[in-house]
This record gives sequence, C-alpha cells and structure tokens, in this order.
Amino acid sequence: MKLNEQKIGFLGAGKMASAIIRGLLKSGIPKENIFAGEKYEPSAEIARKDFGIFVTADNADVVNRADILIIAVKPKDIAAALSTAGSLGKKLFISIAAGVTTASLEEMVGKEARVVRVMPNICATVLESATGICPGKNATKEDVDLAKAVFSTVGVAMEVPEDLLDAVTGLSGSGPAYIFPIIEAMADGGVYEGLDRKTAMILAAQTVIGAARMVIETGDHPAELKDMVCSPAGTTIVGIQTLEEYKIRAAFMNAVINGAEKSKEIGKKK
Ligand SMILES: NC(=O)C1=CN([C@@H]2O[C@H](COP(=O)(O)OP(=O)(O)OC[C@H]3O[C@@H](n4cnc5c(N)ncnc54)[C@H](OP(=O)(O)O)[C@@H]3O)[C@@H](O)[C@H]2O)C=CC1
Ligand SMILES: O=C(O)[C@@H]1CCC=N1
Repeated sequence: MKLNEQKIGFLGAGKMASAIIRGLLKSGIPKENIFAGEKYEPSAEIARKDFGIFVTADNADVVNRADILIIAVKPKDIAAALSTAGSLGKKLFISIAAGVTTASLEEMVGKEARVVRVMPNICATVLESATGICPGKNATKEDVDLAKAVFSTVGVAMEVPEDLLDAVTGLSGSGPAYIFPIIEAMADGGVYEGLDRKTAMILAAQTVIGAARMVIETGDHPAELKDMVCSPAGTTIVGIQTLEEYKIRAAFMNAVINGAEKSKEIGKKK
C-alpha cells in the first residue's frame, strides 16, 4: 500500500502534528489527503494557513475520512479526544504519545485495532527526527511499513521492540531539549569571551551539527573522535577536564534514564 494513496488524519494539530504534516507535504503527499482535528482554534487556524489542509474541531469528521489516524494529543488527552471521535472503524492508529502502550491504546480504540506506537522528536520540524516505531499485537508488517514511510518523511525511523520505546523516549524523544541548552551555554561562553551573540550561536549550533555528522558518517567511536580534537597540552583537553569535573557524562546518562523512567510511569497510569 502506497503512502500517497492513504488519507491521513491527525487528532491534535499542535507542535508535533505540524512538524509531521510539513514532512508529509514536502515528500509529495497531496494536501487533500491530510487533515486534522484540533480543538484549540488558534492552532487550527495556523495549520490551515501554513499547510492549506482541512482542519476542524469535529474529531469524528477526521476519523471518518482517515485510513491512518495519527494520535498527536498529549497522553492525558487521548481518552477525551477518542471519546469525541465517533465510530473508529477499521483503520491504522498511530500514536506518538509518550509512555502510552499499545495495549492501553488497544483498550481505548478496540481490542482488534491495528495500532502502531511511535516516538519521534521535535527535530521533525526540520525533517531531522530520530524516530522509534513498534507495532501493537494486531498491526501487520504493512502497517509498520506505512508508519515507517510516514516518519521517514521527517527524518530517520527505525523499528524497536516495545519494551525499549521508553528508552527511545528518554534518549531521542526528549533529547533535543538536552542539546538546546548546551548550544545556548556554549554560545554564552563565546559571548563571555567577546563574540557577538549571533556569531556565537551559529558557531555553537554548527559545531553540534558537525559533531553529530562525524559520528554518523565516519562510524568512529565518539571517544576516538574526541581524541582527534585534543592536542597534547592544548586547549581542548583543558575544556574536557572542566566538563569531567562537572560530571557531564553522568548528568546526560541520568537525564536519559530519568526520562525513560518517566515514560514507563506514564505507561502505568490508566
Ligand atoms: N513535543 C515534543 O517534542 C514531542 C511530543 N511527543 C508527543 O506528541 C504528542 C503531542 O505533543 P505536542 O505536539 O508537543 O503537543 P501540543 O500541545 O503542541 O499539541 C497537542 C494539540 O492537541 C490539542 N488537543 C487537546 N485535546 C484535543 C482533543 N480532544 N481534540 C483535538 N485536539 C486536542 C491541544 O489543544 P489544547 O492546547 O487546547 O489542549 C494541542 O493544540 C504528545 O502525546 C507527546 O507526548 C512525542 C515526541 C516529541
Ligand atoms: O516531554 C514529553 O513528554 C514529550 C515526549 C518526548 C518529548 N516531549
């Protein structure tokens, strides 16, 4: 089944839905095949204006039209959104909600429902999401392929077992929020040393892009890449020593672990 033959509906047209809609449109999915249910009228109006798609406060209308329904409301709002969605029918349900398991989604949408749980990230906005995907018990290989096709329009998408989706959430789902303050703080250091803010910000952000691409494109271990930058008695090893003093590795590991634990906790709530 081809993605461009599917009618794709969104419940919620907030930050993540908008990012995914942008990716779908950029990849050539016709705007007539995409629509959204959004109860907050200012967000609905932005989506209409930005994407030229049909957006309504009537979730049942969206559900009626959709072959694929992407649940893009906050975890706490899913039950309420589905309760206004009318007859859910037989379609593929894709949820991007943090923590919410395929089993509890199946409880909400129907025991036989085809459900795929996905964890993208906000970098979908610039088509650079890192996305984890796992099928519910009734989802077919074709359903997983469709979900992969959707999320490949906004970055890299890979299948993981469901028991690791909380780990994906703590790592790449939340991860951009851990990197943004790093960019800001590095730029602050540059400003402290006399660079203007704009220049410092571009240098800091491009440094993060470049470092990430080195890891992906060389396939080298980050420790080896770090060693390439550290000249003996040079500037970098002094910076590394400073970071080690502040235990930044432990801080980042714990951020990911605590985010994953929170995702598990959300999953246990009914
Ligand atoms: N933000 C992120 O970086 C990521 C978020 N996620 C997941 O994506 C989902 C959406 O997050 P995000 O886009 O940030 O959230 P947003 O708040 O930006 O978007 C959700 C939108 O859904 C609307 N909404 C709430 N209830 C209903 C309803 N019953 N019917 C229709 N629309 C409704 C909200 O309106 P109102 O504001 O009025 O409630 C809001 O506009 C969450 O489940 C989150 O866990 C996953 C990965 C990354
Ligand atoms: O903070 C959250 O709950 C969501 C899920 C992953 C990123 N943002």
